[in-house]
Order: sequence, then C-alpha cells, then structure tokens
Amino acid sequence: MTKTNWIKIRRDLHQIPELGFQEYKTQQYLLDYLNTLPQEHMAVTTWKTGIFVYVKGVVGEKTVAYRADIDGLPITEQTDLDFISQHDGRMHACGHDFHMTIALGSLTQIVHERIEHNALFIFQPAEEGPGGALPMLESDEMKQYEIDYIFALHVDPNRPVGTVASKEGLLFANTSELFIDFHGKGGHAAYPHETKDMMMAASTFNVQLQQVVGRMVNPLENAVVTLGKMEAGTVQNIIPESARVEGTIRTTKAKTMPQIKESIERILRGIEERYDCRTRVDYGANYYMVYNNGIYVEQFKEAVTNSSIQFIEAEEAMTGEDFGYMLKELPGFMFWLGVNSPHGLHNSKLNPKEDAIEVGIEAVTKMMRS
Ligand SMILES: CC(=O)N[C@@H](CCC[C@H](N)C(=O)O)C(=O)O
Repeated sequence: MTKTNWIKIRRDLHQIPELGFQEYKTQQYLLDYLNTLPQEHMAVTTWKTGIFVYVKGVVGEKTVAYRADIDGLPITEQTDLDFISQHDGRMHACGHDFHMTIALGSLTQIVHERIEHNALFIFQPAEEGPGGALPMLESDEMKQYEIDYIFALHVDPNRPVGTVASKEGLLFANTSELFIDFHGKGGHAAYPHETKDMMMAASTFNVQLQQVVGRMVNPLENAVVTLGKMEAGTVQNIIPESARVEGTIRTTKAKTMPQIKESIERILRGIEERYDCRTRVDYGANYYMVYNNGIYVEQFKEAVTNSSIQFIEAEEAMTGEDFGYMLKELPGFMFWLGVNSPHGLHNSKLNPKEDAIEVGIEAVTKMMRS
C-alpha cells in the first residue's frame, strides 16, 4: 500500500469524529477496511464500538498487543483543511485519527509479512471519557487473549516528525474528572441581598481551588487542578440559582488524588456555609497513571536503532490516558510520536504533520517484530 492511501484513510477518519462509545461510523469504517485484508490468519471480534484484531504468528509463542484509541472530542474544528470534520462540534483534536491509521498500517504490514509473534491490535473506544480501557480489559472478549506485552503511542505536537520519545516509569499522570453543581436562592439582579448568588459561589470555589495545589499538596508531589468549563445564568439581570463547574485533577502519585478530593470537599463545605447553598460533586472518570516497564522501553529503543527514527528520552507529563489501566495489568509501555503541530492537543486548530504516519507505522511494526 502506498503512502497516499494512509493519508486518505487518516483524512477519512478525521472527517467522522465521534464521542466515547458512540464511534459507530468509525467502527464501521475500520471493519470495512479490515474486510479488504487477507482473512486467512486474522480473527476480528467487536466489543461495543471497539474492535480486536488477532493475527496468528508464524511461531506464535508470544502475543504482542498494540492499542489504538478511536474517539474524538467535543470541539468545533477551526482549521481550514479541506478534510475538516463533518460532525458539528466534534473533532479529532487528540490525534486518534493518526493512532487508528497507524494501527491499520502496521496491521496491514503484519498480515502480509507474517511475523514470529501473534499480534493483537486493539481499537479502543472512549479514551477521552468515560474510559474504555478498563471495561475492555475486564471484558470476556479481551480475556480470551494471553497477552505477553502491550504498547501504545500518542501523537506529540511538540516534537519533530521522525522522533519517538518514552521513558521508564511514570509517563502520564493519574487523573480524575471533576463536576460540581451549586444550588441556592436566585432572584432579581437589583436585590442581591435577597439571593445567594450561585455565580459568586462557583467563582469563589474556582479561586479557592487554586490554593489546593499551592497550599494543601506536598510540593514534592506534582499535581494540577484545572476547571475547563463554568456555566451559570440565563440573562444579565437575573441572579442564577444554579451554577456548574467542570474540570480535571492530575497527580503524579496515586495517594495524592484522595488528598486533593478531600481538600475540594472541605472547600465546598465552606462554600455551602458562606453562600447558604447546596453543592454536589461527581468525580466522573478516573484514570490510573501510565507507568512504563523499563524492559520494554529498552526493547523499543533497540528496535528503532539503526533506522531513521530517533529515540528521545521523554519527561513525565500531566496528561492522562486510560491505557494506564492496561499497563497496570500487563507489562508494556507507551511512547510519544513527534507530529510537529504549532497547535497542541485538544486545540481546535491541531494539524499534525501527516509524514509522521509512516514513522508511526514503522515504529509500531518494528516493536511488533522485536
Ligand atoms: C492524552 C490526553 O490528552 N488525554 C486526556 C485524557 C482525559 C482524561 C479525563 N477525561 C479527564 O479529563 O480527566 C487528557 O485530558 O489528558
């Protein structure tokens, strides 16, 4: 297959981003492509909107798994690409269109070439939320495979094309989503003293929240708390009776997470007292950290040595990935693939360099063969 075909596939997938567990068109597109491959040594199983593709190896003593996530984000794309997202308010702004294309590319090569090991390609839904890795891992469909090691990649807009980066140990943080509702007495804008103003309650919470990391977490333990959405009110002259904030918590140590949650709840108790209101907190999806096994990082480094791919030692990042759950159960690792975009992950203008697709296919296939 030529380079142009992979770019076409990536562009097709880029146009149909879907949210977690709603990846119906994406799954069908992947299944249609898989149907074009020789089926002789291949077994395809679906799980919800995900897919397992098993390719029998020539020797078949080991099974090596590669996981690609398939969901998009609730973002309105703001690029001027002629293959811009066709789904309103949805975008592949985290590179999962690349992840899927690279998986198809490596899978195609392996189906034709036949390698020593059995290969399992996992197309996983809902990485951005609510989390597909854990239920997939616990599924009967996944349990039928005896996986020796597993790996995955993530595009990195900050690194040049031709590079891959990883490290032993912690690569990505523990994460927890954060959703808080505030309810109190609303009323006329001209009579604030007769209301409790949930806009003020939510704003005060946001300001106090920023002290959690600065003053309640051990400075030697890294953490981030970010609110990415705040909603309150209807018109300019009504004091709202409800408000909602949505955010995320990130920690490099698992034990810091419950400490932060406790601090948040303490702040909320203070807000309830101060604004005579009720609050309700929901931690949504929680992801376990991505912790790489050094043996496989080393094996990957060796696999790409003497090729045009440059291996770079990575630093820890506060991004999250539910692939962490797979690495908690199975040995393996994750790596960054340089895609060189001036706009970063989760940005409406993200535009990764498509040359990186070939690099990704080569890197994944080399690791599959090693
Ligand atoms: C690589 C990446 O960007 N991953 C996401 C994972 C989302 C986790 C969850 N929905 C949360 O927001 O806590 C990230 O935002 O790091």
